Amino acid sequence: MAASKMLIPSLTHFRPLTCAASAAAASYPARLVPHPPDLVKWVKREGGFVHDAVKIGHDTTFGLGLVASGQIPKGSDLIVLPDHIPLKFQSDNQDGAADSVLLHLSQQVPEELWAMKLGLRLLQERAKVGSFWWPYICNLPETYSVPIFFAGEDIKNLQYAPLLYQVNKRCRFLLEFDQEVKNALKNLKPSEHPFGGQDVDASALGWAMSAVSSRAFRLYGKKLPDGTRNDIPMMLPLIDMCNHSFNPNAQIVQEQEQDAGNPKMLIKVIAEREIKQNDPLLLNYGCLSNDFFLLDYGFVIPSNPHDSIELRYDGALMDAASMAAGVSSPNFSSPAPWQQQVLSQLKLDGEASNLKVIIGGPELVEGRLLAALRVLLSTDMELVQRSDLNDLKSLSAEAPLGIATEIAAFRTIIALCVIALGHFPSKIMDDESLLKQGVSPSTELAIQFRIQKKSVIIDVMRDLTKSVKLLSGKETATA
Ligand SMILES: C[S@@+](CC[C@H](N)C(=O)[O-])C[C@H]1O[C@@H](n2cnc3c(N)ncnc32)[C@H](O)[C@@H]1O
Repeated sequence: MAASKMLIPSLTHFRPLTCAASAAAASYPARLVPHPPDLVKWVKREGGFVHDAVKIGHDTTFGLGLVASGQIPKGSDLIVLPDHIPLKFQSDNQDGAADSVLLHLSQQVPEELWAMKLGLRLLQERAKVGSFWWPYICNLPETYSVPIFFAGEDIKNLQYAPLLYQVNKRCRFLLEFDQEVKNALKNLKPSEHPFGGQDVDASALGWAMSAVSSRAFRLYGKKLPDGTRNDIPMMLPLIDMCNHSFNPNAQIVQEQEQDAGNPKMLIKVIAEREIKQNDPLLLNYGCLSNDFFLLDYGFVIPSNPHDSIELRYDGALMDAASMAAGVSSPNFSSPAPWQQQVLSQLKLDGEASNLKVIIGGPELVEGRLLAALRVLLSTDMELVQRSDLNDLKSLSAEAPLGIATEIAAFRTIIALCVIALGHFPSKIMDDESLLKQGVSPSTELAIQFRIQKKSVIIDVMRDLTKSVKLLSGKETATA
């Protein structure tokens, strides 16, 4: 939290490479220059193809987007980019001292923040007079609605500890990296300076990291000597004007260019189904939780089927939940050796353990948590030892350790949900009335995020309550 507070003041003054404080969910984020050149024309001039019916349009909620000005048949090529148009960290025409400074800096970026690595390259091209990519770069948004640019109060407004942790981690990284960059740029000759002699601060780094995380795609790179290809992030001019949907009408494909002499990759967007006039062209950015959508893209998807909440598997917490659910003397804190053995297999005990478990999302309850509850609430050692671990982890395997154990396990999860809901300082009703009163765009985004998290928990409770009712009916019938 403190780190993000420290980041905020650096966003308020203008510098050529900095990012102004975000207008968050504003409908039309301003571009780097007031009247940027036409990207469609630029892509065509540089040897790319753009379908005649593909236009850049304004969308009231998603900013700019691509839209069909006429009907487009299924399977049509919508955009084709030759290999030299995407912006990658390593390009063919790179050399010299400035690039070795950039490489040195990029090596200090942790793998999980890969967007910062490509962001350094983006900043280099942004600063370079006459950059090949300038017509693309000046079309990029000036601000981003990702939480690293939220005021401290709005970071708190997210109310969800795992996301607060990620936001603070990113802010801390940016502030520390700012210092590393400053040290690396000190006393460089102009020919060695990767940013044309310009200062780069945490806010410029944050702008670049957000531009990349919200727009880059991970696609196949060049063929390696062993014939395989690795995944590399790249920025795809014009293609990155497509907004996201889980029900997309377009998709990205990579194809080898026909020219046999020097085969290069073409990156295409094709129509996955027939597209009607005025339809937006939509890609699926990935089956991600709202944590990733907010952190990397700066938006939240209502009723996102891939959203979930994270809990820590902890014996005392499980005991508390079980007791709250009316289970008599649960022994999560002191499991029997045969139960402990299963916990180790599930990596919920022992040295190589991973105690992070997930509720919600397509699985509803993470298999490891479900299996642990079933086993710890069972008294039948032989039945547990005879059971297949995959069945124990599966929600569709019906009551593998008996109906009474299944009901106790589901009730415990419902109680865990109640405890998790209690960790949010506000109720959905309070959140909704705050939204009605009107708040700033970043407060709105933070409140929407926490409403969705609470809804995930409530949906899991609703589904499991239904299952408990069904199981109770069966239990009575067999009694
Ligand atoms: C790859 S860019 C798409 C083009 C972008 N709309 C623009 O104005 O440049 C991704 C950004 O578009 C917006 N966006 C895309 N899909 C969205 C969606 N389903 N809901 C809300 N915002 C979306 C978000 O701001 C996101 O960071």
